[in-house]
Amino acid sequence: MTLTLADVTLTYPDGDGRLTALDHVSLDVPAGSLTAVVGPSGSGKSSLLAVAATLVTPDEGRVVVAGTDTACLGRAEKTALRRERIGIVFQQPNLLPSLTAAEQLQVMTHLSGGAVRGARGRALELLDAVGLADKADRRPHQLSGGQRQRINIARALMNDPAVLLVDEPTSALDHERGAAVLDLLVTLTTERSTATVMVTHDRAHLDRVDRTVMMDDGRLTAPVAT
Ligand SMILES: Nc1ncnc2c1ncn2[C@@H]1O[C@H](COP(=O)(O)OP(=O)(O)OP(=O)(O)O)[C@@H](O)[C@H]1O
Repeated sequence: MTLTLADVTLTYPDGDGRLTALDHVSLDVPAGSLTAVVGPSGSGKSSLLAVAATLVTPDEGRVVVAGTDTACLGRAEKTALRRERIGIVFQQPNLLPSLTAAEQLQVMTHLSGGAVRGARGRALELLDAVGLADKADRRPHQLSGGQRQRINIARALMNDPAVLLVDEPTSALDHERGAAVLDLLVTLTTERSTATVMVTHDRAHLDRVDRTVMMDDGRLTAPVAT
């Protein structure tokens, strides 16, 4: 299993007490499969992604990323694991305004201390994979919202992650563009063998994913039919 959450509980301080955001959550995501997480606002979906991304440490339970039990890691080791093994697609692309599409991706190689020499070639290969080969030298303001989201996804794949975590990728897109982005995520998950978890409010295209699970008040319910 490439991503495993085993009996994970996460609480936040809440007045004099604690609020349970994740309540004994277990989830296994194999390589090459896409799991969608749906559920009402405040049910814990973002918390689940944050824990899987090792950005937040759970109170209890284990998070295992590509065979590494993250409980054993120090802060620097977690940062390295995140850079090398985990791709994160945030809801807002947050592209740097002055950089071209290709440079948005190349920056990831700089940040992870990788060999800068092959970075442009890899960036161009990924832009091609997300259908933007001809937009490599465009800056964000010269691209549509859907194209910016594709760059966001390509950027998360730059370091060839084992785990891909995607937060509300279609929320800012219309139906057609949302469907296209979801198709892209399904294809990339298979082609690049990532264990992909996607949080979404949008139930429109869930027939395309491998599995849909529901968060409800911090608990993960059985897979739901789509
Ligand atoms: N940093 C925090 N400190 C305290 N409570 C938090 C914090 N982050 C989230 N919570 C609470 O934890 C619960 C789960 O929040 P979370 O953001 O994971 O839900 P969500 O399902 O992603 O919601 P949405 O769909 O609205 O984004 C909520 O009750 C929220 O108020």
